[in-house]
Amino acid sequence: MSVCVTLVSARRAVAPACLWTGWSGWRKACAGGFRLVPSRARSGTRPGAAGKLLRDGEDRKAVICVEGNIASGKTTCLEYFSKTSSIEVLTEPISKWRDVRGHNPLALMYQDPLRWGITLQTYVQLTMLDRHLSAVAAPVRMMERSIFSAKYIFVENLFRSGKMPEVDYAVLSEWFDWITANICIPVDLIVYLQTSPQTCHERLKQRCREEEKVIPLEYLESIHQLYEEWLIRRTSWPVPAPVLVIPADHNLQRMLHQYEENRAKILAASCL
Ligand SMILES: Nc1ncnc2c1ncn2[C@@H]1O[C@H](COP(=O)(O)OP(=O)(O)O)[C@@H](O)[C@H]1O
Ligand SMILES: Cc1cn([C@H]2C[C@H](O)[C@@H](COP(=O)(O)O)O2)c(=O)[nH]c1=O
Repeated sequence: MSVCVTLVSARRAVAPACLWTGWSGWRKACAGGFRLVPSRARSGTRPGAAGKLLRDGEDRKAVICVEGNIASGKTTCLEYFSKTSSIEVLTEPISKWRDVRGHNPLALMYQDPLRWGITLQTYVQLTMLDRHLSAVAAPVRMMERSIFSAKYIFVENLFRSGKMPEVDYAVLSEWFDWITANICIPVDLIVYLQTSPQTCHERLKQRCREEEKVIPLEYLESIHQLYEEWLIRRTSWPVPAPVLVIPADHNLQRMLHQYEENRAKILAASCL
């Protein structure tokens, strides 16, 4: 069976470097498994890492982010690869987004995005950063989405659709810019599960997550367009790693076959 897969070349984002001076909290963080990459570092470390905070040993591990629309099959893909002993899988921290000290910011956002979008997206940004910075236990880490898609896709969608006030967007953007300028967030490969919004709508209805019952097809179409602009047309935001595009409208059996066919390419991220 032949399947169509595209590997799009890298265009690494190099954020401005910053030197850390005299902030005791960060010094403690450096002592606890993080280090500051010297500002003149050129080789032997990750591109764009100079002057940033980096988790120790992180430059020897591969990080692969699985991206795609809501219900495109990301979790199913991660489940498949979790059976490989050299791969550690990190799913999205959605249980946290549904329950932070007894509150459900995901549900609130879907009920009233104008009021609660900033609340959810601030927490998504924090929990995604926490995921990126957690110690890697295996040679290869596959994680669901990234701090980049949370900002470039979901925050952007709320703002562009008039469902996030400009001041909320500005504050979230300031946070995001600070984080990416000062903390090294390594990504070696993006696996983009490319689906039609219609497929996702069908799968979403089948999955039947309570908070998502209000999602119309148009919402998935907007998310799809933003993903295509970012990862395929490359007209919106910097892409932090090479992109492997896997068409993902197929049935489960064919998807698993495609994952197997792409195993070598995916694991090759650890040699980049
Ligand atoms: N290739 C596929 N064909 C049909 N249904 C699928 C396929 N992949 C996943 N699903 C189902 O679609 C729903 C969404 O899949 P999931 O992996 O949770 O997506 P995501 O993590 O991207 O939101 C789930 O009910 C899952 O069982
Ligand atoms: C990253 C991110 C996610 N969400 C929402 C979108 C969906 O309802 C869930 C994630 O579900 P998936 O099946 O894993 O795609 O969370 C959001 O509103 N904002 C975000 O930044």
